[in-house]
Amino acid sequence: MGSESSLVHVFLVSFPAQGHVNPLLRLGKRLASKGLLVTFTTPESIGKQMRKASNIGDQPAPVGDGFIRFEFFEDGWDEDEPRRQDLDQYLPQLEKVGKVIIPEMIRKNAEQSRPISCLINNPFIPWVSDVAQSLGLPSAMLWVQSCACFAAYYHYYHDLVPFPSETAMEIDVQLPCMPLLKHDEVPSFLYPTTPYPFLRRAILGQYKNLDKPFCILLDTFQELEHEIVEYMSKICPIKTVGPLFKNPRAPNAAVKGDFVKADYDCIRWLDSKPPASVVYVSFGSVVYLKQDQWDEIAYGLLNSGVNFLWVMKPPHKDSGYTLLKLPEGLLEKAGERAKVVEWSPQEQVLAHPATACFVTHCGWNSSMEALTSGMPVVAFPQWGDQVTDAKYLVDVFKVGLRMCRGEAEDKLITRDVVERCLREATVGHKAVEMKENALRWKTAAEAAFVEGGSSDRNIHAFVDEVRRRSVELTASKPAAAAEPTAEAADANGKSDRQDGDSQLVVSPEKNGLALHNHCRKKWRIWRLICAAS
Ligand SMILES: O=c1ccn([C@@H]2O[C@H](COP(=O)(O)OP(=O)(O)O)[C@@H](O)[C@H]2O)c(=O)[nH]1
Ligand SMILES: O=C(/C=C/c1ccccc1)O[C@@H]1O[C@H](CO)[C@@H](O)[C@H](O)[C@H]1O
Repeated sequence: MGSESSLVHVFLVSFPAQGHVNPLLRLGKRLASKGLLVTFTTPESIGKQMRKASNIGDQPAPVGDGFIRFEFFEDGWDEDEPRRQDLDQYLPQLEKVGKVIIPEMIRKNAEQSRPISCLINNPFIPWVSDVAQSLGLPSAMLWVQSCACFAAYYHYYHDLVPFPSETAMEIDVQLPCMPLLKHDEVPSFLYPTTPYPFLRRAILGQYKNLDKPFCILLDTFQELEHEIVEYMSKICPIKTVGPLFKNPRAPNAAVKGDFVKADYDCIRWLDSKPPASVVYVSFGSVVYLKQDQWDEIAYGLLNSGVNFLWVMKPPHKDSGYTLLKLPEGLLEKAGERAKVVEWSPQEQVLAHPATACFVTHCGWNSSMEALTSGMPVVAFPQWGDQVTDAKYLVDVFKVGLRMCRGEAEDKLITRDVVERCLREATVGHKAVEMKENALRWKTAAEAAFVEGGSSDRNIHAFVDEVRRRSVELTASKPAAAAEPTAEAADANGKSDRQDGDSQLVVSPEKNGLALHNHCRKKWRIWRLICAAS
């Protein structure tokens, strides 16, 4: 392991949502384990919660051959600002502030002998690649959903195939190398009637900048989505690097990004249960059901006779949702059969032998975690990618059964249906078949992430490319940085890419690049001195 400041340094910028932070932080740990210095950043509003819930310290944490460290930034709004819940207001604010503050953070790191060689962002904050370009730095993007969803949004954005529209609401959608998607299996933000147009705007925002990152990393694996991965890799520079939540070389479980402290009591409770006897129920960090649906699920769980572990997180104070309650007396009736927590250590729950199946909203992180843990699912998708993930989990990966088709259907799933689904998922031939398939995916996922597997090779190639570009950055002359070419100047402050491959940059942000080079030279001298002594 090198000393922290002698390592190639990558800077990860995350949108502040749990489903975004988790995969980017996991990528960070994976890159660190391969010998990079990783700095992870997101707004302080979330940083504060992460520090409290996840023991994040001030010192760089060693992970494998490298280190990960955290720097949070102020997004310019008060801590309790309710507008953070409104993406149409929050995303422009984040962009306005981020475009100033991220370059400052990068400059500071260079001054402190930690020059940055690459920026990586996740969706909703595509401007990070503009920042990278303006500083003459390479950038990459981590897509945090499936490759199928990446392809669906891509085809929608470029208007390549017909999607449901106001005049043809219920058309099926045929995308290349994908199964036919019924109108309600397409990512629901693309429905003309979506109540979340701001999430459609947020997600499609990434596509206008898709030519900027030199690489698009996907938290999936080649063998899981091979046809669509192959197809999309001819169009975009994608690399599958999932499942990111497994880090075979350096798990460093101490570095976590939970916003809420996980309740480990539920692991002790699981320890007390027989193998494959517990249904785990969680709808992730954003989805919030209505009270009448909650009641039906509660009675379905009670009547099915299964043990159940249920995550009931309180809603965000500014979300407009009211606290969901369990029907009076239900927990007393369930007794030792039930455990309710506000937030679980989901990775451990899914890996626990007592857990039989997972009732999930089918967010992509939960879907990947279930597949990789060999855990069958009962799909209860609501919106966005979840409806497409449910289609894949049930019909393509064959690890689950469907309890609902999504929020757009506006249908109450009754306690009888819940009970029937839970029985089917836990006993009988369907349950056995789903478990066998899930275990096959677990094996395939392991083969992808172990040393030499498809995802490991892709991470390795990515790290090599970051290192190569870092050397190029160092080799480019500070003099060039001080004198932008006419072409670069004409590009109005944009960097001047010489060709698709090399990125000898003439940046208008001369101080940033000059500092980068100055510091890297200092290191090389310092490393020579260390080697000699
Ligand atoms: O009680 C819980 C519920 C969720 N998660 C984690 O939160 C993330 C949720 O991401 P996902 O994409 O599944 O859903 P989202 O919350 O983004 O809708 C996953 O990594 C889960 O493991 C967790 O640790 N404990
Ligand atoms: O993380 C989100 C949405 C966050 C949000 C929405 C509105 C206002 C502030 C924040 O969505 C989840 O993202 C996951 C990764 O893209 C996805 O797989 C889940 O299905 C979404 O629920």
